Amino acid sequence: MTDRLVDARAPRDLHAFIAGLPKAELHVHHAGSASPRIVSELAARHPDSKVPTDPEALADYFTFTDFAHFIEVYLSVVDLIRTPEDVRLLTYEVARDLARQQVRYAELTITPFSSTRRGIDERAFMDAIEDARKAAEAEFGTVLRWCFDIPGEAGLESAEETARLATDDRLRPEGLVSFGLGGPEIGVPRPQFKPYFDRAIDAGLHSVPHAGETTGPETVWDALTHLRAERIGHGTSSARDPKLLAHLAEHRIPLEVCPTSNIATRAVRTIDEHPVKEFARAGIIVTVNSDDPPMFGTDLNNEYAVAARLLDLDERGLADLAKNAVTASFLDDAGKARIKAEIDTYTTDWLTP
Ligand SMILES: O=C(O)c1cccc(C(=O)CC[C@H]2O[C@@H](n3cnc4c(=O)[nH]cnc43)[C@H](O)[C@@H]2O)c1
Ligand SMILES: [Zn+2]
Repeated sequence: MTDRLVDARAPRDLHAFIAGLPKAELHVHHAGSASPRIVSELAARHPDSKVPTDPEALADYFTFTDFAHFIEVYLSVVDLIRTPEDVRLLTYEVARDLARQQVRYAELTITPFSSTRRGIDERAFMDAIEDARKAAEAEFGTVLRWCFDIPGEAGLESAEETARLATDDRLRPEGLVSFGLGGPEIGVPRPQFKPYFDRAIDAGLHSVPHAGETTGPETVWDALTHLRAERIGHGTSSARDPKLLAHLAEHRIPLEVCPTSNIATRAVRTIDEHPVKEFARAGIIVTVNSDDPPMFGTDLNNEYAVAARLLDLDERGLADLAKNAVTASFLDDAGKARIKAEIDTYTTDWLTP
């Protein structure tokens, strides 16, 4: 995958600044982070898979006609994850890719239902992600936390299973901090998931559903009202509703913006039409994220470069953007202060002649 889907066109120095900037990633999917290297390794273990392993064929395979096509391809990658050892390998290697980009903290969205329904033992699944989390923190210094999401299109059975896995004290992994809702939005109304979010919130988890990615601002309102969302995944269509923009700003509900993803799934027509500028202008806490980076031919560094161009940011603006993600994260106060101090030191050193 050599060509970028979205040309960031940031000056060379800004790319170098971004590459070294300590960052937090709040919206990135587990299976959607499988790089060509990881896909090849998993495909070698399971040669019956239809997912190509050659990087050029994979780039073609990861070209989507619309959101439904994206989910179809996404699930073919999910089909490659068949054993607890596959889960561990994927998680550990994803952490390595994040660490290479100076990501100090990441909340990784995992869909446990997709694994348990494919026959992976639930206990072994939890052990695999936790084992990888601890190894990644010790070896790469990157702190991982989990968001368990309901794959909405799979129905209430998947909601029940996800809520059970997230709230059962005997299963619930130590790294779990939040509860989400992913997959297609069209024909999958948010309010039906209220009881499952209520259970997760009662168990101490934060609410972070996707909303307004492929449907209108009413879905974002539903996520706020019925699912008590503390952050919104994407929230792209919020730009069409000035009252919603004001509400998100006033209540400090951050948006997890994923610019290249929105182009790749055709949720937004062109990058210059992306509403991130409107979000920033409205005073919303904007965070920039990579969603399913290898599938969209991007990574977090490239998303920062795209944001720099769209929002006309210099080094200090980029540092503020990185601090937004830390502020919006579910890290404890000491952890937030540590990463923010690191961002400040890095930026000052960079700008000092
Ligand atoms: O796993 C299954 O068997 C299954 C059955 C029916 C439906 C589904 C899904 O809809 C899974 C969707 C899956 O997509 C993930 N994802 C990744 N990127 C995005 C995104 O940008 N927007 C929404 N969802 C996304 C999500 O985490 C779900 O797990 C699965
Ligand atoms: Zn997503």
